[in-house]
Amino acid sequence: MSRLELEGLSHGYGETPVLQGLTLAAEAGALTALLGPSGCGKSTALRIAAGLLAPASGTVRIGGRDVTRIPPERRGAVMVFQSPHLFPKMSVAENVGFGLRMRRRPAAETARQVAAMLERTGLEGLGARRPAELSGGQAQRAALARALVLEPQVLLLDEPLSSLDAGLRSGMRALIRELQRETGTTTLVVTHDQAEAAALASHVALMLGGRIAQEGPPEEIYARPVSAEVARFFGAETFLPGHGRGTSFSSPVGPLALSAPAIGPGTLTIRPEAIRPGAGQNTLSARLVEAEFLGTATRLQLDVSGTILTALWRPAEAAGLSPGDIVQIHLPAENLWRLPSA
Ligand SMILES: Nc1ncnc2c1ncn2[C@@H]1O[C@H](COP(=O)(O)OP(=O)(O)OP(=O)(O)O)[C@@H](O)[C@H]1O
Repeated sequence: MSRLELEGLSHGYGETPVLQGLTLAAEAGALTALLGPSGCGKSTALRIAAGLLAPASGTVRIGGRDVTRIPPERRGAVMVFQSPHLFPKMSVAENVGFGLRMRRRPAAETARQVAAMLERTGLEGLGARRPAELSGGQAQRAALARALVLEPQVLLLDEPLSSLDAGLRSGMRALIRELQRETGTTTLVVTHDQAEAAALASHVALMLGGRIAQEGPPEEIYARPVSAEVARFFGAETFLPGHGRGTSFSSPVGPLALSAPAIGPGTLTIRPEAIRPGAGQNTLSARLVEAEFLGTATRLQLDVSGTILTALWRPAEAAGLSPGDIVQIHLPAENLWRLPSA
């Protein structure tokens, strides 16, 4: 098991800087998610880790060894791309065994390893097929099998679920988690989807503006974002600027009780699902501007003294409400988070 470290990586295409001092570690034997908006440079970082791209500056280390200038095939990192990139003229089994050919092992041993990996990825019986005869989900599993059969020190997955439809995604997600746990391979998975990152990994690194804006367990980033940008990326829409006076905070919606003292100017944020219907701590009277039924939840825009708060309620909680209605809501103090850098 080897730790992957990216340290101070900078890279750009032409005049446009993409990575600007990116520092990130994927712990040995763990699954880490690198999360960020589309186009922020996640694939660029992964390609540098794999050795497919040389950084303008910075260092890549695997198991403590500086591999920045080591070619891809000798660094112990294997990358799985967004689309499977299988060789069309080879069978699935030949594709999966392709990387093992360099190792000059007895053919019988290679065949046994390939068969075991096909079975492990749910592709038993499909080894003789051509890639064109596989479904999208099966092809993606074959790409994963081809990488894992090499027993890499580090597995790099670039948006492994993005080419699959919603129904196949949860199965592939479970397979990635299971295989990672079983093999203990240090894994860095790239995604632009915060829910997917949270479902896959216990450690998430959020990349904004070419560097890591915050990292930690997803629950912690949700509840305690370090900036408004991080909070927004994780779905927060309500920001209340104001002034702290101990456990009371003066805000545009009136004085709010806090669970921890705050002194001086700042901004509070609250997650949409934390704004609750009815009376409780920090009860406010709001006018419903809009209710949008999303299937499993209803998203409400609520006007309190000219400030719009966004709430997410269970559809039953919002049933019968119409725009213009006056509703009572409350903001539990424990869910009001004061941004450290507003
Ligand atoms: N070979 C290239 N030449 C020029 N620009 C590039 C090249 N590869 C990527 N870019 C640009 O660099 C930026 C970062 O791209 P990258 O693919 O690393 O981002 P990403 O976060 O992985 O995006 P996505 O989630 O959409 O795949 C984008 O603006 C992209 O258009």
